[in-house]
Amino acid sequence: MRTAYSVDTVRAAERRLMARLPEGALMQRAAAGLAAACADVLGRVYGRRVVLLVGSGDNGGDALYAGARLARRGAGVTAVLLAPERTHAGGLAALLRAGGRSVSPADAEEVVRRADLVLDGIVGIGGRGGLRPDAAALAALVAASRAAVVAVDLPSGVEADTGEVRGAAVRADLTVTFGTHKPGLLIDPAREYAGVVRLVDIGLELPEEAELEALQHADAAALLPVPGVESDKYRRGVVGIAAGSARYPGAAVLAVAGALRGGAGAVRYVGPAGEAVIARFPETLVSDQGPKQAGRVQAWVVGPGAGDDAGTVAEVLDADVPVLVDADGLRLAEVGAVRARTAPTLMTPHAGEAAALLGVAREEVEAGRLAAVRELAGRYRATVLLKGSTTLVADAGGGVVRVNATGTGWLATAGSGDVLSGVAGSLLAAGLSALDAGSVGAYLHGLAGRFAAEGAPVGAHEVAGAVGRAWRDVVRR
Ligand SMILES: NC(=O)C1=CN([C@@H]2O[C@H](COP(=O)(O)OP(=O)(O)OC[C@H]3O[C@@H](n4cnc5c(N)ncnc54)[C@H](OP(=O)(O)O)[C@@H]3O)[C@@H](O)[C@H]2O)[C@@H](O)CC1
Ligand SMILES: [K+]
Repeated sequence: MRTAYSVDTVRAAERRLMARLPEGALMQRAAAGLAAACADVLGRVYGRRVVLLVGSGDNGGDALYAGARLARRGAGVTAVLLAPERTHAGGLAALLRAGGRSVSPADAEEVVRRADLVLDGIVGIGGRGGLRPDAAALAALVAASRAAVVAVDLPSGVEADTGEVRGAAVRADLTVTFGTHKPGLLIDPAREYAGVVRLVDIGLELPEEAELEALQHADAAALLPVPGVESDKYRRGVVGIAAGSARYPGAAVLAVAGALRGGAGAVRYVGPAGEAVIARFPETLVSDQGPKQAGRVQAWVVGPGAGDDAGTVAEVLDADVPVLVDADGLRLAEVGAVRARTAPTLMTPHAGEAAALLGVAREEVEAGRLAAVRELAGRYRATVLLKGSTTLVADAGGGVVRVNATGTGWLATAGSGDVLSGVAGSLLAAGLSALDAGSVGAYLHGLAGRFAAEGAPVGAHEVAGAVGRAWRDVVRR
């Protein structure tokens, strides 16, 4: 599991560790890891031009000590000091001793233009709000330069705890972060500013539960349902799909396509698209009754392509089994009916749908994804999966939020969400919790998208077809 901890948690762990270590030891660990990462980026250190952008806090101190190490290996190192009188004194002295030099921001343009590598030590976890004008001016110089950009701990200007970017920020090729990932490094839009993220272990002891976690292959593999020798299709779980309409039969077909690959033993379909479903997937149990009469299921998926069929949504929400609500179902589901449920509910909006439910602009959800997913989960007392390039899954009661980054931009294609609802609904029927079903579903779906697309546009039915390959990839590694 990849985990991320908030600034408060990091600071507390830092205090505990510093009390046991000699003064400055932690910063030396950070600087050593940082300098090694910079050397890897440069390939050859000797004779290369390195520019340090140095703010007035310890983030600047890290940059200065790393710069000193690079200078000792023969790099020409220049520090641009944003606040000369408040610069980390020990770091600056070390740099000067190693043969580096310092300049004022007035000279930044010239040195940044000629740099092979720029180290962004303007601000780290001590940053508040968007970058101030003098720092923003440096970020603009960095954006215009051809140098490789390495961010110290975080790209300056991004919010460590939320991934929000409320103004100018540095865009890095590599971020070298210390002790733990910070939530912002895993959530868009900040994640995009971070580039590749490299974690340097500085010995922080962190609590068991993180603020954010991202499944890796082994975690997903451990959660995927595996049929035992005693399994039959009913024990593996039956997932009911109440989706599609005369106008949108395709949504039903795609949700069923996902559900068939999600691990349930059988897929039951109810709705007006039965003929289209059975023509494509003859293994589906098609019913022409409503959800209540359709026969037992262990979980329902409701909403994809549902149009205005509020009655079916209400009927499904009334069922005493886990329910996944997607697409039109999100609009049609009564808040009170969702809150009143005792079995788990998993809602799967994209940013536009989440915005409509919250009564805010789509841009606001995209800029503050973590706040939006938590707010919705609390409001509906449900588990919420907010789709996007970094999909987030949050339970209602707070606790750890899962983030998924297996997706690809090619998944932003019509019907892709219907496939995800089928996969995740199937996992719910197989007995996974809403948090696990949502996050494992997103993991498989994202991977399937990558496999199906292979760098080119892809249709949602091809994504569904690649879920098996994603599953095999997850369990085999
Ligand atoms: N924790 C750990 O375990 C370890 C931490 N380490 C390192 O310490 C870093 C944290 O250092 P930190 O606490 O000194 O804060 P930091 O990020 O340098 O920022 C504070 C400065 O930024 C300024 N500033 C604020 N907002 C701003 C804005 N919007 N735009 C512009 N400026 C802004 C603010 O100015 P002020 O408000 O004081 O005027 C203040 O001077 C951490 O990220 C990591 O690199 C490692 O060495 C080892 C282990
Ligand atoms: K930084």
